[in-house]
Order: sequence, then structure tokens, then C-alpha cells
Amino acid sequence: MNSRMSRVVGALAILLLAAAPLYLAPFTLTLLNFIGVYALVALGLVLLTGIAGIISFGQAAFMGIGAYATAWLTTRMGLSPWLGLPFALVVTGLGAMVLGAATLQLRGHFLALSTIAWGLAIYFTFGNVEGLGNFNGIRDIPPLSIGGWQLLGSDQIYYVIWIFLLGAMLLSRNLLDSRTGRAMRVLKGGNLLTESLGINAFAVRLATFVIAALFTAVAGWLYAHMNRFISPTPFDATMGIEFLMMAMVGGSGYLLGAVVGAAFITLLKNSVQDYLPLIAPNAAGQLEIVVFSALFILFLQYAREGIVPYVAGWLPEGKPKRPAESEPLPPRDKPATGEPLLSVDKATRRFGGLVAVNEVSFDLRAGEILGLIGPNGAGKSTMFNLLTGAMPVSGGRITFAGRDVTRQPQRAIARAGVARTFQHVKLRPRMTLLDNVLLGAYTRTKSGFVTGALRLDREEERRARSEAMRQLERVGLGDRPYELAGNLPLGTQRVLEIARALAADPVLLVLDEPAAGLRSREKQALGELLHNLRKEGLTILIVEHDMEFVMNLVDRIVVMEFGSKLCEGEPAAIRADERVQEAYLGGSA
Ligand SMILES: Nc1ncnc2c1ncn2[C@@H]1O[C@H](COP(=O)(O)OP(=O)(O)OP(=O)(O)O)[C@@H](O)[C@H]1O
Repeated sequence: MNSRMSRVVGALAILLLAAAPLYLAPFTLTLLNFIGVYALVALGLVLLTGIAGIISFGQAAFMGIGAYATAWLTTRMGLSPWLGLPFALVVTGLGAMVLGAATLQLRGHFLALSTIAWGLAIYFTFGNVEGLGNFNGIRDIPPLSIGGWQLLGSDQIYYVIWIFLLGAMLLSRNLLDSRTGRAMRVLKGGNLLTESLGINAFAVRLATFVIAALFTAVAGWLYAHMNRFISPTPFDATMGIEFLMMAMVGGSGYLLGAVVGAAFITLLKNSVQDYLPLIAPNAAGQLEIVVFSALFILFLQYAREGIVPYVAGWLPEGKPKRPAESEPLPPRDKPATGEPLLSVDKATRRFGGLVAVNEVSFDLRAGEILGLIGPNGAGKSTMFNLLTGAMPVSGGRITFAGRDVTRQPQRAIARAGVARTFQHVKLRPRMTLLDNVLLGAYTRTKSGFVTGALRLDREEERRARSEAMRQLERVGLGDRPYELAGNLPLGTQRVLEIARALAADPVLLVLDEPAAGLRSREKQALGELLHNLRKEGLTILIVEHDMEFVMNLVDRIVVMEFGSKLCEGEPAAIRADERVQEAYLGGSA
């Protein structure tokens, strides 16, 4: 859909929603209220699971914290439900920070398991605290009221629920289209990629976790004042699983998926509860879970991405406008040509008994192109990891631009101006070429979560986009900024990685085996690109297995063998060196 058409459809949907109390029965409105509340939780999960790749079964527990916080404040302390909202947000936000700090270092299924553990722990805590009414819960929660007018009917709180939901969707949409949103989206590509872009992966994971919990807290607050009675049951593990199902069924990578998923599951649950007794009159309660599970398995088999992308696939695609030309981002300070830039002094790396890099030393000056070559297993990649901070040295010292960076984390080295590419290309395949390149400009821009969500970042964003466009053009990909990176052939993906690195305006560009796996024509195109960059005076360190590929490109070559430096010199001298011929050319090359 083009943006005009989607605006018309959006406006129509909002109009239909706004008029819903006029044409829907109270029961249907109550269902819509539940859908709205659940969609808020699912929206948090879209950000957390669909975007950032963190699976959580524990969102129901966060919803419970929000609900209990406001219920306690309004019934025990007698304060206004409107004060219950900030209170619910603070309590849930703090809870999420503590839990996130304790668990987000875990990976994959360990992290998912931990969410089940704390979800259960919170549920049982609700049931065992006397001040929270134990398993009987808290009743007589006051309704929301506006200037003495109590929002008692389902048609009144309806507006509050849907305004909060639409507001949360708008903030999320803005956020995803911002610098921090891109940082959230890159998390799925793994820590190595994320940190190489100068992004603090843990901080972004934690922030996403807290944002998801805050949306959930709002849902809990709405739920408490809508239902006016809460007990631990609606916040148990089953509900945690249902929320995850909502996000996945709707389409966990899409904001609209939260609403569609919440609607689908709520309506389905409702009709299953209505019709199941007719089919199985003697069945004990909760048989709908069995139906649900069966449907979920079918869904996982046939429409894993969810309903929204499935439907969107049938609609015509829109053509976004090319980013407008804008003032460039401020350039980095770079040392003058010929000044010492990188100094590796007796760098060593051991893996148990194996010395992968053994006291290797070399220097690199600004404006120079250095090739680091050697046969398989010589230690090139390990050396590369040491100087980009992807791996700590076991000994020795690395200095970059006059700073000792020996034990600095990868993101600090990236922020200092070292941009890298990967031997096994690391792009975000479902992001556009433009967004992938924008990731490279992360260290040159500043806007954070709040400025992004409130759209206060537009000026910086315009400049960053224009910069990313320039880099795409520089590498010859300027004609298709909105294509998905995953659609490109390997050779072009490598070129795109280089564009991403260039968007960082690097002081040093480090290329890890850029020619690996390329066909000869792709290799030729890459060679031309690198020659052009060389002419522009870029400082490049290139780690490469293919000796012929680097020979015409570099000023100097360092040859490694068995983890040690074998020799160093200009390409012609290296080519003539007998030791190199023996170790490399005559060997495995
Ligand atoms: N994480 C690791 N754990 C244990 N050993 C490792 C690790 N990484 C590398 N090694 C070992 O260190 C040695 C050097 O490997 P490295 O990958 O740095 O060589 P390379 O020159 O890049 O080789 P290639 O051209 O095949 O990529 C090899 O013997 C390798 O098996």
C-alpha cells in the first residue's frame, strides 16, 4: 500500500473505532475493551520478541504488577486512579529494570526459561501477600473518572483504552523509525554485529524490556479500573503464553500484529467457550486450551510470520520517497596522512594450549592500505578480532589514534572510528539497504529513545538518511535504497556492508576477507570499489586469504603463519620472498 492509501485506510479504521459505541452492543464493546487492553501487552511483545528477539512468557506478571500497584494505591491508600497510572508505571518499570538486569545477559532458551521462572514467582507472590488480598484478590477498585464523571460503562472506558493503545502504537511506530529503533532491530543479528556498530547491546535490550513492561503496566492499570476486581488468576503463566500467542499470531514483527493478534485470540477464545459446550457438554472447564494448542501448532506450520504480513503480501506495495538531500553529518576528526594510526605491539591470543596469535607487531599510518595475509589457520581472523575489540588479547598492547585500546570493548573501538565488515556477511536481511547503512551512522548521531518516540529527532534523522544515501551511491547501490538486504546476492551484500562501514566516516576501515566466497565478476567489482576508496585516501586494513586480490591494492603486506608474523613489506617484495612462497603460495593457497 502506498502511504496515501494507508493513511486513508488508517483514518477510516479510526473513524469506525471512534463511532463503535454508537453501533455496537455493550457486550461487543466489552470484548473490544479486552482486545484493546491485551493489544497493549502484545504491542510490548512485538517490540520485545518480534523486533528485539527476546522471548518472554512473563508479560502477564508485569500486567499484574501494574494492576496490583494501582489497585493497592486506590483501595488501600484511597488515592485517585489517575495517580495509579504513574505509580503502576514506576513500580513495573523498576521491577523490569531489576529483572532485566539480572536475566538479559542470558541467551536464547535460557532467557525464555527465566521469564517463566519470574512470571511464576510474581504470580505466587500476588497470591501470598496478605496486603494484596492473597488469592482472593482486591475488590471494589474505583472506576476511572473525569471531573466527577465516573467511567463505569464499557462504552465509556472504551475510549480511554483505545486512546492509550493508539498512542502507544504511534510512539512505537516513531521509535522503530529512529536511530534507537534501528538499534533494537539489529539486536537479532547478534552481539558481535550490534557492538561492532558502537551500540551497547545490553543497554538496548534492557531498554526494550522496560518499554515492553511499561506498555504492559498501562494494560494492567486499565484492566484494574475496567474490571474493578483483580486476583492473581488473570496474570498467571497461561495468560503469559496467550499474550505471546497473540503477538505471534498477529505478526510479531508488525505493530498492527499486536491488535490483530489480540482480536483474533480474544474472539476465538470467546467463540470456543461459547460453542465447545455444545460439542462436548461433559467436558471439564478450560478445554479451549486444547483447541488453542492445536490451532497454534497449525499456525506454526503454515503462517509462522503471522496474519498481518500474510495479508500485507496480497496488497500492492507502496514506493517510499527517496530521502531528500540534506546537510552532511559532521565528519570525524582524522589524523593527517602519514601520521601513526594503529600500533599493534606483541599482540598475543591463546585458546587453552593453542597460541592463535603469537607476539605479532605491526604499525599502520593514516592513509595507508595494509594487507594482513596468511594461509588457513594462520591467525588472521583472530588478529582481526583482537584489534576490533571483538576478543580480548591474552598479552601485548594495541594503540589506536594515540589511545591505548588494548582491553576496550568492541563498541568503544567502533566509537573511536574503527568500522568493520565481516568474513561471513552480517546484515539485517529484513531491513532495507538504506536502514542497514543507517546503522553504520549510529556512532555519528545522538538521538535516544524519548526523542525518537516523540519525533524530536527529525533534523538529525534527515541528515543521517541523506548521508546513508550518499554512501549507497558511493558504492553503486543508490538506485534501490528500499530493497531488502536479504534479496541481494553475496557479492552485493559485501558491498552493502562496506557502505554501512563508510557511513561511520571511519578513521580506519577494517575488512575481514572481503573476497571470500565471491565469484570472479563479483571479486572484480569489489576490487574496483576498493581501488576507488584507496584513491579517496581512506585508511584500510584488509585481512585476506586471496593473495592475488590484495597484491594490487595494498601499500604494504604483513604475512602471518602459525600465529606469528612471518614477514612484512611491499607487495613486490612479499611476492618474491621465498619464505612466503613456501608457507603460502606453495602451501594451502
Ligand atoms: N574461538 C576459538 N577457540 C579455539 N580456537 C580457535 C578459536 N578461534 C580460532 N581458533 C584457532 O586459532 C587458529 C587461528 O585461527 P584463525 O581463524 O585466526 O585463522 P585464519 O588465519 O583467520 O584462518 P582462515 O583463513 O581459515 O580464516 C586456528 O588453529 C583456529 O582453530
